[in-house]
Amino acid sequence: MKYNSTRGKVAPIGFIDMFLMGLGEDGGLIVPETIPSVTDDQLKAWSKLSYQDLMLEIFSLFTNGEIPERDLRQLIQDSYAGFTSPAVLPLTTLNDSLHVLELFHGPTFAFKDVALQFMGNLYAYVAKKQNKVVNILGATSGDTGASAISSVRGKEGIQICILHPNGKVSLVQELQMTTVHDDNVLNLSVNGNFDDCQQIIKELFEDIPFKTKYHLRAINSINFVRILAQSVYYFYAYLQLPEKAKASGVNFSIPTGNFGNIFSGYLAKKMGLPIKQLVLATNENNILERFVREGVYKPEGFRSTHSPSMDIQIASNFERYLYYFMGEDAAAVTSRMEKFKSEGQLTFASEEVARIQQDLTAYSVGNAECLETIRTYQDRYGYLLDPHSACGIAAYEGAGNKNDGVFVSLATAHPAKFDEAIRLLGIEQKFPERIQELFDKPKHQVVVDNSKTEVVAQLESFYRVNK
Ligand SMILES: Cc1ncc(COP(=O)(O)O)c(C=O)c1O
Ligand SMILES: N[C@@H](CCOP(=O)(O)O)C(=O)O
Repeated sequence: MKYNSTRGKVAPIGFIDMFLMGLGEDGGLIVPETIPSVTDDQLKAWSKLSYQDLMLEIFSLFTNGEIPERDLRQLIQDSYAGFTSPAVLPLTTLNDSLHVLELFHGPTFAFKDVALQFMGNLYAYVAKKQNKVVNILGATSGDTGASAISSVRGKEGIQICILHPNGKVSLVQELQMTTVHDDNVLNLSVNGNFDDCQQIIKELFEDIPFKTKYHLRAINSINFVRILAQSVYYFYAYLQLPEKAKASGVNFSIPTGNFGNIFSGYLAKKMGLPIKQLVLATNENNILERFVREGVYKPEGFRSTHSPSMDIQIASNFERYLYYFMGEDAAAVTSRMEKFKSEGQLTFASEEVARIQQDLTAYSVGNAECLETIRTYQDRYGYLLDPHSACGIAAYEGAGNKNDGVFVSLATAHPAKFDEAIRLLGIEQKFPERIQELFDKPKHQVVVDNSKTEVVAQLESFYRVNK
């Protein structure tokens, strides 16, 4: 298995090189040259596997044997040892046709831990094997940053810098990042929004001399390993369902912002997992919903919502979808992405919109509807959703075709991370101890303007270079 870029100008590379490259050096996103197919027999054989063993099977299809099986197994075991549920990601049944996959039992209480605990360990493994420093650069709307920091704090040979939008993450998210005082962690709080943070890091990853000098490494979902690790939970959820449910058809409702969460499901489906509908749930930052509904991909004004982690306009993984949508034609993707850069929007013809709607069903959730959904599910099932997971449920309610079978809605964060929204409903929640203790810790962050130059100045004094 080799990896290529959506823009076609990266010489085929192996798994470890793909992991280290992060963003394609031609500005595209890395994709596998071919997507391996999983047969019905394989699926049957996997049905009794633990989450860790299932991940080992799926990763083995992509790693070319570049990581010896014993090492890969150990990396996976270590990555989920800190999850508080024995099932790692428990599947909770709310009624016969609705199941919730809880992805938030990791150390930072959000679904990002599922991939990032592993990626942190993999970076440490590679740094040691190659005896090279790893300088991680990431942008976050709150969850990726906290999770990535937790996965590499204090680790030998690794420095991590995370950009987050100043004042636009929840209090708990901010504390999770800024109360970490290890020397290898730098939090930059940018006077801007998440798109500004993502734009700065994208430009730095595209600056090849800078990227090379500082060995920049990515933890965001531009890194294909993030996507691959997230595709495992679609298989896992499917395999946990009762046979009767599977026979009636399985659908997923997916809160998404950067298109990473849903693209992972799209990849699982392309590998052969029998998923019927992929329901794309957004908040009021609904560029992706408008893309599916109208065939127009155009950022509009940024809005602060109750689900701040999905306050995203430009979805970094959109280009991966475009690549498959356009029949893996890298030249056509390049020309569309160049058009997007110059004109600030993309418009799709009506026959294309029809095809997009075969792949995806989309629904955007307003602030009031988000809160109403939390209230309804609390009253109806005694189940407290966080606002992002509530977007998934609202999309299931509003757009899921129930005739297609059962639904799995992804619960992407613990409600304690977003207490600002939960309190608006007059609901008092008890925080998990690991969150409660954050309130007593001193905070440290560096505030910078929305300026690449300011960020670069910080990085130059923080990162290490190989001798
Ligand atoms: C809690 C939560 N839910 C859902 C999402 C959406 O994930 P993605 O942007 O990878 O599609 C994010 C981050 O964007 C998040 O932090
Ligand atoms: N919601 C994310 C935004 C960054 O997305 P990523 O999936 O590319 O890391 C966050 O919490 O930071």
